[in-house]
Amino acid sequence: MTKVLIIDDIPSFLHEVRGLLRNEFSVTICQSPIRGIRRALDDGVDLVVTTLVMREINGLEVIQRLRSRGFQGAIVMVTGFGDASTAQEATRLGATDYITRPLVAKELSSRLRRAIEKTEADAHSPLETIQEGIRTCEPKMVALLELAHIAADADSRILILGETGTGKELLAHAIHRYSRRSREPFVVINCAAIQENLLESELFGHEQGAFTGAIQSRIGRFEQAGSGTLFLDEIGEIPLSLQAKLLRVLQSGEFYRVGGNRKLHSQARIVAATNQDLNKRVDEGEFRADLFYSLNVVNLNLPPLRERPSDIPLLANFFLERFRDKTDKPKKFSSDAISVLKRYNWPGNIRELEHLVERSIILVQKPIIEAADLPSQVRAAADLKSDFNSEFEVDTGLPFHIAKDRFEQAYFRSIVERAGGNYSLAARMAGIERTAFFRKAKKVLSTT
Ligand SMILES: Nc1ncnc2c1ncn2[C@@H]1O[C@H](COP(=O)(O)OP(=O)(O)OP(=O)(O)O)[C@@H](O)[C@H]1O
Repeated sequence: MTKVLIIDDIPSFLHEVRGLLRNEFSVTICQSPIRGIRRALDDGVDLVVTTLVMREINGLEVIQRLRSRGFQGAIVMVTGFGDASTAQEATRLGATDYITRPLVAKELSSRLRRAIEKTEADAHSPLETIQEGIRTCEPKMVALLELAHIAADADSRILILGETGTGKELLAHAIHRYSRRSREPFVVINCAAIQENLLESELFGHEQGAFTGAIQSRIGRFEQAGSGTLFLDEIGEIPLSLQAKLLRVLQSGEFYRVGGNRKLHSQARIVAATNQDLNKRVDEGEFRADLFYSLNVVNLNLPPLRERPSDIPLLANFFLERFRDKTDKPKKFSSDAISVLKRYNWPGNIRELEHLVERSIILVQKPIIEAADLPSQVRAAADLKSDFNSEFEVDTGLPFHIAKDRFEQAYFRSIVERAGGNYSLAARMAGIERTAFFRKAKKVLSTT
């Protein structure tokens, strides 16, 4: 039965509507819009009916929050105070329909049924843009998403490149959703997270008794994916011994379960991702060139967050909105805080920003998150960047090797100072592995 959730803070209205609908739908009611939003997202609700005027937050905000958190069902707004501009605003924010009171049982249920049908039809019609769910306002990202959209539709193999946390998996999932295979499974395997000797069986499955511990036969990710999409994350980590087997599936679709002799066929589309320089791995003999070419039909290179400065406030506010419910407090970043965030260099990219926002929501007990509330290493690295930019002059009158030495000395001196002499913190701020940082700092600073 279709699940309908009604949100309003007036109990008599909730009971009235429930009475009108209960024969046709499975109806739940909620007096708090904030709790209602959570319930709609968690309980697989098909349709939300919300009123406009409520004390906690109004109906327009309910619609906006539901849509920004990915609610896919229908939303119908009911009001007695409606005018054309409210209806327009509700639709712009993602409402499926808008009904004014008084409510008549027959009309109400037929409008709700139509809203559900419309939502289902929209879900199955070709989607307009792959960008939905991937927030960006950077022109180079928009161009990349346009290319991803074309490639998704063309069913070609795709290799996604990008540093950790830049959104490779999110993009792979979007490609699947916007492809003709969207109704089939989307299966992920992280090649770096699985021990080398287990990876083959994870990918291709195994037969009973194939190795010690193989008590029963099991299908692998290729079989799980069927005609859907198989996302091979961290493909650069796949051992050479398995690369030939993977290449064979890519070329002929054929594979065997470990310990099996029945030839199986894969129809899955492959999307792979890595944060490594695969060209370099090929040159070093660590990655097969033929496998690389086979995966790299379309290449999507996600830029790091520090190269997408205008996405920083956009994403910070997006995550604020997403996490805000946890405490229900209105919060925003001050402009100074945003300017610190924009100067920081984000080695962990969008994932790091997401965690910073979540932490700020929990720890900052005020409506506005100020620069001083941000983690010290973020503030320190951001300060360093502004000081350093103004303090370091490029002198093209010097030979390159001398200019480079001077730059390194100034950089290491400045960053160690900024970290209060704490080399581990300085290494983190510089985005250099600790031991490598110690070694380099010792060498550079001993020559000053
Ligand atoms: N453009 C974006 N808009 C909104 N959220 C994003 C965006 N890009 C990434 N994220 C979020 O950032 C987090 C990290 O993204 P994701 O896991 O896709 O990165 P990744 O590149 O696959 O990371 P890794 O290399 O570590 O596997 C996720 O929570 C994701 O939803």
